[in-house]
Amino acid sequence: MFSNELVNKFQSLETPFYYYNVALLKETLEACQAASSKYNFHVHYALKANFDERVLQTIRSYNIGADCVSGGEVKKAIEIGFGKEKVVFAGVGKSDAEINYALDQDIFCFNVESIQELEVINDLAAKKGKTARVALRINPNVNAYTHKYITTGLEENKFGINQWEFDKVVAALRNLSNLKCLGLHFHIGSQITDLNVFKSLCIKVNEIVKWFVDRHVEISVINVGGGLGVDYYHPDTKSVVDFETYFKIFDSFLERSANQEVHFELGRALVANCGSLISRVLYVKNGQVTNFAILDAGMTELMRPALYQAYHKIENISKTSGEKTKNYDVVGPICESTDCFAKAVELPETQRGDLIAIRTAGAYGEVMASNYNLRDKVRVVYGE
Ligand SMILES: Cc1ncc(COP(=O)(O)O)c(C=O)c1O
Ligand SMILES: N[C@@H](CCCC[NH3+])C(=O)O
Repeated sequence: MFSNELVNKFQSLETPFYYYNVALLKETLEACQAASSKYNFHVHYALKANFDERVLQTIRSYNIGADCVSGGEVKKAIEIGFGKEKVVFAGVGKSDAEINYALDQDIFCFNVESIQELEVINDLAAKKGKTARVALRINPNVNAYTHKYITTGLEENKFGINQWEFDKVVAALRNLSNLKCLGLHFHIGSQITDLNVFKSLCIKVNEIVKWFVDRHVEISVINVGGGLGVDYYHPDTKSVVDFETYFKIFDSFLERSANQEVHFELGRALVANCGSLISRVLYVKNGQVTNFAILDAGMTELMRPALYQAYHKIENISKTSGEKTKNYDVVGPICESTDCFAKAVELPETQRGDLIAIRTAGAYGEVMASNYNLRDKVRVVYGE
């Protein structure tokens, strides 16, 4: 929901731009912190969801850790001021240079995705005379019931160490003297809206933790990843995610002893709702089959609809509700037929110059933008 005052302000700005509502981001962070601290859970923010400077600074000020997936993200997290002792580094393809950098920074933990990676980190740590703290990223083969492109915890996915390799991992750890194993890491997918999935994850994690503990592998950290979904359909009424219910599930179903910490890596749930992509209608084409509203933003600014057929609520914020409506395919200017935000969207009759808001775009929006078609870098505007 945008006030008239805000729409008037937008009217004078060059489009397209991402609008980040910093007050809503803070409200979300406060809700997350209030719910997680009840159970003594440790939360890391997954930088991949949004690494805008102001967004990161706001998140950092809540004393949250950082979950990174590249050397660049580790560097950014540290520069912004996330404590090194709260930085975790995951990813199936860490390069030697990235590992060396993270070793030099003494980050909290590498989430390691294969036996070969354990060996490489051990060798690189040995060359520096260091001990690397690691958690084993396990592929638990738990279905996240989300879009198949953003499912990560099934055997067919490239992520993590599979169950049939566990014996070999235990043997490897015994020989790799420059590693200290802190525990286990899991992340089964993103935009998970069926919370029963997390219950199933807990049950599987309990079994796996027990398996390792029985074999005398110390498990002091259980990192259950991220994946908590948001409601893309109700950006105004459900603007803050229900963290309370989410964390309660882990408190109820995850078995942990007094010496075990539980860690989370939330991305989308923290930042999706605070962002909207604001765009202008360049042209309206009324056709016999379809009407098109052609925007000055496209898949280069927000790729999710083209990539995953993702739904984002679209509003014509220049018009008031109650006006006569029409259906439009809302498309961008990019030279691709998949450059379509949504088909047959009911909007008030739309004209050149109208402002269009594409909601819930704070996660995996700006960060996935590209300059395909030699597009300009998308601008950013903040609201308090
Ligand atoms: C290892 C890991 N942790 C955390 C996240 C954050 O996920 P989400 O934004 O769904 O919370 C991701 C992304 O899917 C990930 O790959
Ligand atoms: N980029 C995805 C999520 C992938 C999360 C990272 N593994 C999205 O837009 O929904």
